[in-house]
Amino acid sequence: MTMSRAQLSDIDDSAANVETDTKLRVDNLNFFYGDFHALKDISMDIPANKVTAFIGPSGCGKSTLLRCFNRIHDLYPGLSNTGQILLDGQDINDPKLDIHLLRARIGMVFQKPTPFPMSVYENIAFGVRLYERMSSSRMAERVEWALRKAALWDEVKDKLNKSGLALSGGQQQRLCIARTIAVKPEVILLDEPTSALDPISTSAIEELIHELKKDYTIAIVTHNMQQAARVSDMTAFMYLGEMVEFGATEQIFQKPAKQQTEDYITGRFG
Ligand SMILES: Nc1ncnc2c1ncn2[C@@H]1O[C@H](COP(=O)(O)OP(=O)(O)OP(=O)(O)O)[C@@H](O)[C@H]1O
Repeated sequence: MTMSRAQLSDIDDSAANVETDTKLRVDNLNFFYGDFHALKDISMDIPANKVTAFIGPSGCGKSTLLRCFNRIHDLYPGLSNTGQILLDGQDINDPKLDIHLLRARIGMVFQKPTPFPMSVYENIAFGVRLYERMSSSRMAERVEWALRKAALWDEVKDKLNKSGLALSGGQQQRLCIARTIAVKPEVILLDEPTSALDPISTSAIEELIHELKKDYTIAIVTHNMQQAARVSDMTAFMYLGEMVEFGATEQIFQKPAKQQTEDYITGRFG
């Protein structure tokens, strides 16, 4: 059977789309804490403007992988890796790459809300000033923009000069998300962002994740299966440092290809 030119060009286009849609490519990544082999030959393509969830039992390497994405491990001695992580095709471990710019492009929010001990306003302006110079009126606009994006503005607009530490846990976590968004990253890494929060704050953050993926690529580590199923487009199941299965969330939850994935999702282990 021969294909028409239109059919051929469709194939070319879809192949091109797959390529351009990859925001982060992980290529045979191995990671070592001293001589402990924590990540084993991980390869995956994380698509742009989608939410990718990382699930798996405690200690399987989810946080280690997330931290590789913005080179947090650089801060500690004795750690090493082989393989590559490409951001838009560029090796993030390239010595020519400015680590501060990398961290502006790939922001991270941790499990425990970590506002700086300063005002709500300064929590956001502080990070922006590290990367950009702007007038105070433009900064005020940026702060408002980030707080609105993080669905926090209405709750804090009258307390901008109050300490960030005086907010509730859920508000603090949204402040940390606002702080991350304010520097306009391309990728947001969320390491169990709702594990310390009540159900109402959790659902506010889940809605926010849904909203944010229009503009950002999001990777989230979660222990909560329902959360992974609710918020993510893609799911990666890890076990003992290996990527057991990675695919569309619906497929992973409804028709996992590997027995280990099924056992974990149905609660038979982990
Ligand atoms: N700083 C470290 N030094 C040595 N080993 C470490 C260090 N941090 C993590 N590990 C080990 O690496 C492995 C992966 O840890 P990691 O925190 O990435 O797992 P995880 O899947 O995120 O776990 P959890 O769900 O409990 O947060 C574990 O065996 C852990 O003990």
